[in-house]
Amino acid sequence: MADSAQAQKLVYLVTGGCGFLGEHVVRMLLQQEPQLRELRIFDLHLGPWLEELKTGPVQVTAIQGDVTQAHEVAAAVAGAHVVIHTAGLVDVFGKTSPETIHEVNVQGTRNVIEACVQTGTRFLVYTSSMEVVGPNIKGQPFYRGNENTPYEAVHRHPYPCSKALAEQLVLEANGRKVLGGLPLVTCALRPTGIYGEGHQIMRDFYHQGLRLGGRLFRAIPASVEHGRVYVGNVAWMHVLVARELEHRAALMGGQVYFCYDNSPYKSYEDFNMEFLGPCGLRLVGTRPLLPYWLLLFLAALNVLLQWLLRPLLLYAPLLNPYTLAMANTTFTVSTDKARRHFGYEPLFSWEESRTRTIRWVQAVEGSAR
Ligand SMILES: NC(=O)c1ccc[n+]([C@@H]2O[C@H](COP(=O)([O-])OP(=O)(O)OC[C@H]3O[C@@H](n4cnc5c(N)ncnc54)[C@H](O)[C@@H]3O)[C@@H](O)[C@H]2O)c1
Ligand SMILES: CC(C)[C@@H](O)CC[C@@H](C)[C@H]1CC[C@H]2[C@@H]3[C@H](O)C=C4C[C@@H](O)CC[C@]4(C)[C@H]3CC[C@]12C
Repeated sequence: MADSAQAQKLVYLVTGGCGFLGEHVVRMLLQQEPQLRELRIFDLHLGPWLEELKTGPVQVTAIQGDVTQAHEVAAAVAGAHVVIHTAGLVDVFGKTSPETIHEVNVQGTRNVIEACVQTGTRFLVYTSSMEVVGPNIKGQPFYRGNENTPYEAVHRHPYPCSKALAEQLVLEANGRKVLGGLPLVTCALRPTGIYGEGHQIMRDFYHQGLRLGGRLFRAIPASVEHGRVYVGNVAWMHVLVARELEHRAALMGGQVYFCYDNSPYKSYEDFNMEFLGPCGLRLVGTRPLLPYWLLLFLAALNVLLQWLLRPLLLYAPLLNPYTLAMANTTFTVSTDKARRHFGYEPLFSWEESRTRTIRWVQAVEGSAR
């Protein structure tokens, strides 16, 4: 067994390391990666919590930067053994323009790839998304699908389009020669809907329920199942892939892996109630309270209001035509590819994931009961 100095030799870079998923990846690396000598955290917005990480044995380097700026990315990548690229604009609510989403998610990813090639970094793990596959514009269900399930992955919305393009760039870059002449090894992970400590949308639903007197009103049939995955298990899969990519380059290079765990398949709203119920909220209705045509009308009205109000303020409600279509289309995965290729098993059980998420909602929202 190598002594500690030899063991701690690797430099990792996490882009988007201050985001919902990124923070969990950062903390998981510090807990689970013994070979880490330096951990670089690259983000447009650095969190104050980073300071507490600088007291440990691993050198933690916070880098405030923009993935759309190639020179900033190259400077952060230079000398890294592994890049975990999670930075992105996760916007399905119309908060940013399609151009900006493309600039960050596609050009930003292109900049990360080129930085690896130019500086000699050989291992790149990309955080893709289930949405690269679907739901598609036809609203076709994807039921317990895997990485090889035939499905017409056709999108119009800028976010899934950007994720699909970025994933394609990453996979096509596998095998490119980097500085020094060795091949780049890339891999893309496709999490389903991530939940857990720090999930802003869960927080939004909780606040919406508080405003409505402790109630949320069912809008989607309980039969429409959505795959969800605990953020700690997504972080764990990233750590595992980053560790195994070098030793299993021939098998894993250029591959995609769905990222999910033992979280139950439920409708998006029923699943959220696993956490919001213990925090005092109630989901009203055993079936949707409004007819679908009325939900469509309200969603379209939200788009019109967003456009009219844009000169004055950002109006970005949860309900819009895209989110309604997503929520109303079954999308669940079932695959053992990650286990077969690099031994992935969820680190957190469903019970642990649920308990941790409930505690977070209770603690953050002061709703402990
Ligand atoms: N949240 C989910 O359910 C989910 C599911 C599947 C995949 N993903 C993917 O996981 C990744 C992280 O998502 P998240 O939910 O943690 O989002 P998030 O918004 O919480 O985190 C994204 C991070 O990227 C940073 N960032 C944004 N633009 C940047 C730029 N130009 N330069 C540098 N940093 C920038 C943000 O500051 C933020 O810290 C994204 O690529 C997303 O597509 C998310
Ligand atoms: C207002 C109701 C109709 C309510 O039920 C809408 C829920 C809606 C906000 C969410 C339903 C499905 C979610 C998406 C899904 O979990 C997967 C995603 C992929 C990931 O890469 C980013 C987040 C998201 C797009 C996620 C966003 C919220 C939903 C659309």
